[in-house]
Amino acid sequence: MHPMVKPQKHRLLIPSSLSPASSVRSSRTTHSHRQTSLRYLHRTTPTGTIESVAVLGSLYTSCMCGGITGLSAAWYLSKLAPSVPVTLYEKLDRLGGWLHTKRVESEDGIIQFEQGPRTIRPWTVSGLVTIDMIRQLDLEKELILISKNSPAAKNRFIYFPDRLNQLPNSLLSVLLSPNLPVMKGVLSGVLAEPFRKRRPADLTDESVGSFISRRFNKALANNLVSAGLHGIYAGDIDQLSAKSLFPRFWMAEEHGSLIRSALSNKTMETEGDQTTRAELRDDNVGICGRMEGTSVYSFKNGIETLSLALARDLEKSPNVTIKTGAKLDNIDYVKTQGLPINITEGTNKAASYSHVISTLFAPSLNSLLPTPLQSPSLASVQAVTVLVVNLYYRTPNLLPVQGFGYLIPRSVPDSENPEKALGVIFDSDTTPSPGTKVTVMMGGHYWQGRTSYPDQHEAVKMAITLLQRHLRITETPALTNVTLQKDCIPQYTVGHDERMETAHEDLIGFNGRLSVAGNSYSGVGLNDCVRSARDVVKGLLSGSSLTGLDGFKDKQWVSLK
Ligand SMILES: Cc1cc2nc3c(=O)[nH]c(=O)nc-3n(C[C@H](O)[C@H](O)[C@H](O)COP(=O)(O)OP(=O)(O)OC[C@H]3O[C@@H](n4cnc5c(N)ncnc54)[C@H](O)[C@@H]3O)c2cc1C
Ligand SMILES: C=Cc1c2[nH]c(c1C)Cc1[nH]c(c(CCC(=O)O)c1C)Cc1[nH]c(c(C)c1CCC(=O)O)Cc1[nH]c(c(C)c1C=C)C2
Repeated sequence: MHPMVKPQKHRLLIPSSLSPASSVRSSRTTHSHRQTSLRYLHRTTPTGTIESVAVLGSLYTSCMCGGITGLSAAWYLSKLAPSVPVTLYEKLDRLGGWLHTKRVESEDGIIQFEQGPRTIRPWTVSGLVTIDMIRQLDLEKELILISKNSPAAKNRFIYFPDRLNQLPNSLLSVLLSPNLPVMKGVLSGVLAEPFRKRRPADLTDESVGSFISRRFNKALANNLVSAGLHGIYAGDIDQLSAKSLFPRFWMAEEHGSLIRSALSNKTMETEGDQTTRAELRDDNVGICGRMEGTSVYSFKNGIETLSLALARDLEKSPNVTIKTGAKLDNIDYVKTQGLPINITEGTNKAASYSHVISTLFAPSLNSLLPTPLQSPSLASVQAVTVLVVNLYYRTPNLLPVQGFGYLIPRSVPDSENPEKALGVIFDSDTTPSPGTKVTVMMGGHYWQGRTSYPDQHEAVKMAITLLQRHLRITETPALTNVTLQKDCIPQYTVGHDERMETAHEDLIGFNGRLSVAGNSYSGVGLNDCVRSARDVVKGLLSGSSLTGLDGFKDKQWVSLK
């Protein structure tokens, strides 16, 4: 029987949360951290009690990482199982991770630069989970809401082939914009889709590029969809999985046309989504009412408001210990001894835990596991590196247009994008600033396999040259900030769902004592991370989840009326 049927005494370890940027930035930071090793010793007590849980923040082989998931897992444990001792480990000296807001003194006062995430979507089911957390952390008054009617929400651009194309934001405007270069071929692709034949029954997954080209046409794939995936995964449509990224469309093809399914008023949700939506809807009537009409949101003092508030709340929890500067470097698993997990950190002092929730980057977790229990499926998750350049110009309204920013599809000629930029965010259109603030993101899949990257000086020069070419900005920026985000966005490549199902089976070898969560598995957005933390904790405490990847076993979709 699963040993987690009756959770009683727990001791929890939560190493996690985020750490600052690395290698290329306006000020280099190095961290000395002590080597530690994590021993996973399996214990099944007669009554199946949980004696402790270890939660690892995500381990990146190289420098740094986000870790909103680890902080969230600790926080949910401290709320749902307050009697359980929890230890949060963080390899670097800073809690907060990708949610890293950099504040720079300037003649115009403090200028805030986001080195990682900056906006959060409110209206998905996972978005409700984050909203519920924000309410419990009493952060409502810190919110900046970007209205659906604002230019930042309505105006999104794609640079193609040599100019900005403002994307239509209604079906009618699609019909009225046949001359927009990036829309060329879109209408014909959409009209043809309902008549495409279905995929062969034995096709279990395919790349987004192949799926979209097959259902619509290559123009739509290489221009619109390629740009869209640059803006979330920094990824390549010919590598990313259609089944993992567009599950509803993938499922819809089994019943016929994607367009017909998109136009039908039925939406499909997993059973988990349905349960979560129902649970959270009633508890958050007030904040949801306030956020009505919001497209995306952030915080007055930057996105790290959320991670810092979690850390503060955890500090107040009597059973939570936060350890920074403690890097864990291996997990020994001694199945026969049936003892709790042993953690050694720094001085090699062992500490015992009976459960581990890992929010590490999947390959990093895998490298921690004892060889016989390693999972090639965990090792298979790749990630891309993004070079983030923040620029601040003292002149306000320097941009030729207002909006969220623009994305650059892979179909743009090299002459227009030698910097291999993915997109540019118009930060001053989403969060207030005296002058003009933008963020240029470069690299991603274009730099797969690279071992050397532009240095700080080169990065600034690339960004300035790109903005000059694309937006005719000739002013010299007053402030710049460069961050090389190594292996920062996991790539759900073709076959991802099947590999995660296999990883689930591999992790069962730990008999429910090792669970996983974080952006390696079922969503790279901040909401997905918070949701995965909540789900894995509830699954652990209720005994309903063995590994955190249980959901990959035959997803239950429910068509809503
Ligand atoms: C440039 C960029 C822009 C983004 N923009 C957005 C956006 O606008 N909206 C959005 O929703 N999402 C955005 N994201 C995605 C989102 O920010 C991340 O997916 C998420 O923060 C990842 O968090 P995680 O907790 O899943 O895992 P991870 O970030 O991988 O957690 C890792 C933690 O574990 C710690 N750790 C590592 N090794 C060890 C060890 N040996 N021992 C102990 N601890 C260890 C690390 O230091 C770190 O703190 C963006 C991401 C990037 C990179
Ligand atoms: C140009 C590169 C990138 C930009 N943002 C990211 C990259 C790699 C990373 C990223 N941005 C968002 C997410 C979370 C998505 C989710 O599932 O919630 C991630 C991982 C948020 C996001 N990205 C875009 C929008 C409009 C949003 C916020 C609201 C939403 O999710 O709808 C598209 C987009 N990203 C970038 C630009 C310039 C852009 C559109 C113009 C930057």
